[in-house]
Amino acid sequence: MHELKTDHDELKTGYAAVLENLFFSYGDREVLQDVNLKISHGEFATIVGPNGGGKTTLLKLLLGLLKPVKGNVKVLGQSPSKSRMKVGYMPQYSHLDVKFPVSVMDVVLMGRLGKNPWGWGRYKGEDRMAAARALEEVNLVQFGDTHFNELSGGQKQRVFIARALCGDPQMLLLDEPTSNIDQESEQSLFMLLKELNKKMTILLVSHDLGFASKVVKSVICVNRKVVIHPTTEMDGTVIKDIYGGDFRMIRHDHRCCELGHEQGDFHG
Ligand SMILES: Nc1ncnc2c1ncn2[C@@H]1O[C@H](COP(=O)(O)OP(=O)(O)OP(=O)(O)O)[C@@H](O)[C@H]1O
Repeated sequence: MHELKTDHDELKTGYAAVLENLFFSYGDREVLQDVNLKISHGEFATIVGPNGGGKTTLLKLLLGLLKPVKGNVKVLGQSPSKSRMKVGYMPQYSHLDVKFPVSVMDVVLMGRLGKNPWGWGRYKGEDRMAAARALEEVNLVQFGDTHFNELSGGQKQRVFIARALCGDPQMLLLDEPTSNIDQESEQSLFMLLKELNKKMTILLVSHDLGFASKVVKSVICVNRKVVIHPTTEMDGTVIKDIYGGDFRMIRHDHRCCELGHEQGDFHG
């Protein structure tokens, strides 16, 4: 008997994302070169690399906001433009004009804009329920009516994560979610992400490899070329020894350049 292949089967068998022989340039400037990368479902990877190495560009290709010059990208078994609604995205430097009077709930509901055709402010009950669920996930449910600007930096980051979660994504892409927050907020953010990773694939750009390595499964090094390393290749102590717990892009630049991507890069 022929069995229907469901989304669930796809989740069990396929990859969350596959990039093949991918090249990307802004005009004449080549930013990503011959990228071959397979991201498993349930992966929790941090994307590291020097400034301008192509990390944000890689996320935008996965989101379908940019198109490769050459090569292929598949996300959740589809082209990125088709899978876009199943991917939650927290852009770099997420911010809002503090003079604009929005509540926490308003910010989270923005994550539903792509899901409903009614437009800004015209949300349905199901949108509000999804937003309430997302706020619950990030432990901010009691702040729904609070003015967004009254929150701390760490709470604001959580609200942006809730906005990314509001569309019930299967994959979460976060661009430097730990920028501008203190160490304690960062720790609780990583604990939250660890929980979320039980049900979705997570890729995050982070400059803090020392801390991230305690919770992430893999490290994706992006410096024009892209290479994925399991974190088991570089345990926390080794990283701490090398980077003193304070990971700096300049060190990574030396270690993970085009000539230095072999196994054991991080072992010095
Ligand atoms: N819209 C654009 N037009 C032209 N060049 C761009 C554009 N966006 C990025 N670039 C260039 O592409 C390169 C890669 O940028 P990208 O933002 O992907 O790097 P990144 O690794 O995320 O850097 P950072 O760590 O500084 O955020 C950089 O040299 C950047 O100047």
